[in-house]
Amino acid sequence: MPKNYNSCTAAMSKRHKLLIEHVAQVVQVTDCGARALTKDSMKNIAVLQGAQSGYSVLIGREGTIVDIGTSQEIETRHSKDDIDQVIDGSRKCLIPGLVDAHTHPVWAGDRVHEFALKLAGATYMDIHNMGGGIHFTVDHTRQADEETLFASFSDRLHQMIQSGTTLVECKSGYGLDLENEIKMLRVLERARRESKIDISSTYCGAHAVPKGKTADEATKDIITKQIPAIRQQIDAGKLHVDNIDVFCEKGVFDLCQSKAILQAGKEAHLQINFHGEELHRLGSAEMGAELEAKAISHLEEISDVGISAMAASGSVAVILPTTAYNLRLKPPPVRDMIEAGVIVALGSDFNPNAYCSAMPLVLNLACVTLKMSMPEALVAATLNSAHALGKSDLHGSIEVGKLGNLVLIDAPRWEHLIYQMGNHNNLISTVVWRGNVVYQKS
Ligand SMILES: N=CN[C@@H](CCC(=O)O)C(=O)O
Ligand SMILES: [Zn+2]
Repeated sequence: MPKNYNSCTAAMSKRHKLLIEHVAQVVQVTDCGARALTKDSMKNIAVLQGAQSGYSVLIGREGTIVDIGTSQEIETRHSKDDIDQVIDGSRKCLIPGLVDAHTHPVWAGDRVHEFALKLAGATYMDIHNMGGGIHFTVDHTRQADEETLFASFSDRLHQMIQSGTTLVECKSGYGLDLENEIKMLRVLERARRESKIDISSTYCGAHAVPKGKTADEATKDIITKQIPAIRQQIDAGKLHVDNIDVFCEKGVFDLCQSKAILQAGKEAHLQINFHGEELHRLGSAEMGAELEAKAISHLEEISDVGISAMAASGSVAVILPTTAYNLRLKPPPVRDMIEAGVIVALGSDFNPNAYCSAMPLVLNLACVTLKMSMPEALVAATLNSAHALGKSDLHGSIEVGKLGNLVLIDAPRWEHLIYQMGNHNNLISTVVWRGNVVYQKS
């Protein structure tokens, strides 16, 4: 009996995991296998609507979408006896799981006291140069053990899931030395294996210059010690790391140091995905384009030349509206980027400086403060943000063959998720990850 138990349960499980039926609108985003959308194609997203019986999406045993059609069509093609779970989506809308392309979610010690300083007029760099900001978080994160970091990180991931995120990019970067960076990457690795959300993991050892080192010394330490040691852990199957990041900024890592670190990361087979042109224009957009960076974040200070370079290289611009809002920065020129053909994505930038992990709020800010249309913002927070992580083959749209990562919204039109600012917890009724219901509103 024990010997046959596994094969016996496998034989008993049904052919399909989940059917969501009678949905009023299925927002596919794209229906032709596009890996990213630019310019006008961001405005004309694929939406199924108007069928009397509504629409159905069927997710198979492996967690991928196996069929999409009117509910009538799906009923003729598949028997409900073959499906584990059926959800009635009447009068609701279905969108792809949201993809958050930029977060710093593993840390200890909040910075609410700094929020007060910033409200009183201190700048981000004033606080950083006084030893606060990232340094404050590094001190607290170094003192915390893995278990403590994992517990708070899990809570944060849970909040993200409830807000509709099904794939999130997560950075290290509050360790700044090999031991503590590996500690953070191990916390990310555990979450990658245990959590009900997909994670793209980023090594961000160059997030700040650690106290007691010059930027040149830190650059050398990262290139000669940290990157090779992390590569070794990856090769040994102990860690999975997707991307390398640097905070390329005046007073942090300059253009030359950033380029050397990113190149070393690329040689170690990590995707280049870094912070550039946030507070000062250093030409990091041009530098990233030259390295064929997968993505560059922030870009508040990008030049026209930088925009053209990114459009030509296909590097994704990851825009972070919460940071520009919190720090009262000049908004990044998103309209110019879209017109020039840059692939634009969105991220929450969740971190102790910008405490917001709710992508629906990010979408609202993107529309109001950056003048994006609602379809453009949705594309940026699904397909294009998945592309920024090199994952739009499986994420970011509702198409056959993609992962069954979906968000069911209790509203007659999907745009309510953006329009009803701050009300996403009432609007999101179900979140599905790989065909499993991972959040159900009570
Ligand atoms: N700008 C650099 N890094 C973060 C902030 C991290 C922090 O302040 O702790 C960002 O993307 O906004
Ligand atoms: Zn960041």
